[in-house]
Amino acid sequence: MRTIDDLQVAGHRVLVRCDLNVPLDRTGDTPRITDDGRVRASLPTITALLDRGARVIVTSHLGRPKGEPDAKYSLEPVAARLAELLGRPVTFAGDGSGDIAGAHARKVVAALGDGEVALLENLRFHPGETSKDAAVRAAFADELAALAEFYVGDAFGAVHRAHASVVDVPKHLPHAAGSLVLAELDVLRRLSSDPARPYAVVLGGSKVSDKLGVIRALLPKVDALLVGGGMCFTFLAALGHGVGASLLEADMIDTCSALLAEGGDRIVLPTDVVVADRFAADAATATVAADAIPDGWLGLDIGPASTAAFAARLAGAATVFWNGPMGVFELAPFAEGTRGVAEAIAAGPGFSVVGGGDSAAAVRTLGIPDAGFSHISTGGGASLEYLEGKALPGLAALDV
Ligand SMILES: Nc1ncnc2c1ncn2[C@@H]1O[C@H](COP(=O)(O)OP(=O)(O)OP(=O)(O)O)[C@@H](O)[C@H]1O
Ligand SMILES: O=C(O)[C@H](O)COP(=O)(O)O
Repeated sequence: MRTIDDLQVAGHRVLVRCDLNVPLDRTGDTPRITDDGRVRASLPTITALLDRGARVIVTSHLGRPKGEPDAKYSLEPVAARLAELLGRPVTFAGDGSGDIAGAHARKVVAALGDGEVALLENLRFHPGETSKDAAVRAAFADELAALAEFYVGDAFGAVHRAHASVVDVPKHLPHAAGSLVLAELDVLRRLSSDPARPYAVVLGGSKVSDKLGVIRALLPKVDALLVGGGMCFTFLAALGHGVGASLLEADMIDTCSALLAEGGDRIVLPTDVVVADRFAADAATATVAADAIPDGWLGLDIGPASTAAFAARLAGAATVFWNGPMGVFELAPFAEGTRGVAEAIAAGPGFSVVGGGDSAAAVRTLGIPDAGFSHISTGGGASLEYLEGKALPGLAALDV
């Protein structure tokens, strides 16, 4: 494995694959980044390369455009934020086309001096980035590789994607793993191998089916698995409770029953739920027992008794991993479960890791200081797949 210390980058062009996939608020005249955590987390590698006199070409995806330009997903606002945080100009290489690494980008890159930086437009404007056809991906990777003399992989949040910029470009250039990737891996290794006990995992978010793999993999290793968020209702249904109009993945009920049988009292479900008559901030709300959700009502947060019970389990944990909000934290009446759990983790003495784009955004938008957590991961799916024990193509490509 090579790190950026092993590359002689002074005076050379270095393509750095970052994950600058940040949440944007598009309600105003110009898009606003609501959580710049991923941009901040990318700074150490970019700064280190610039300080060594490299000519840095940063590249990333944003959202899921469909292989063609879509102004809504332009990285231009991210270029502006990156420049502010770096304290130096960032040339944005987008020209409104899907020709991400074509003539315009080549011109921008050729004009870079030592210690200067450019950001390419959203990689997913080009069909080659995510193509399942290896030849199509390879052709795009050739174009990207032609822009630079070195490649640094630092997009931890995208290492579970076998995309051109993640797995194909490093085949063509001398490459190294960036410091964010290495820092994230250190933390995940610590969670995977012999975590200090008691080890508590908190899972929430919207879909059980997305997190089944990680539940299965973690169940034998944890002392408590606390389940909240939209996914808890499929577990409550597996216990035979009615869940009203709450999120339910009916085809997962049997699987949840099997997990409950296997996990026994290590799986902790909410005992009360905040319900609403519709999905809106000004809906009528009530707190009800988890086995008494009225027909037609939606469970949108765990209730105060559940939050207190989860907090009590977390207070005694020596290791905590949290992925997925406990409720619809974006709407104030349903943010308290997430806030309570986040505060309990932050106040606890143990080694605590937050993984997942929405969970990290929740921590910051609820104003809970980052300092309360040992690590806030930039990877959602990537962290979960690592903890599931899956091989991550972006790590293999960097020989880590
Ligand atoms: N009870 C609920 N009903 C419906 N949606 C819910 C509920 N609880 C939480 N959510 C929603 O789940 C979403 C987050 O789920 P997700 O599984 O994507 O989380 P994550 O893993 O932290 O994020 P990411 O996948 O971006 O890394 C939030 O937008 C939140 O509003
Ligand atoms: O947000 C993420 O988890 C990463 O940026 C990967 O994005 P993707 O799920 O759209 O590939």
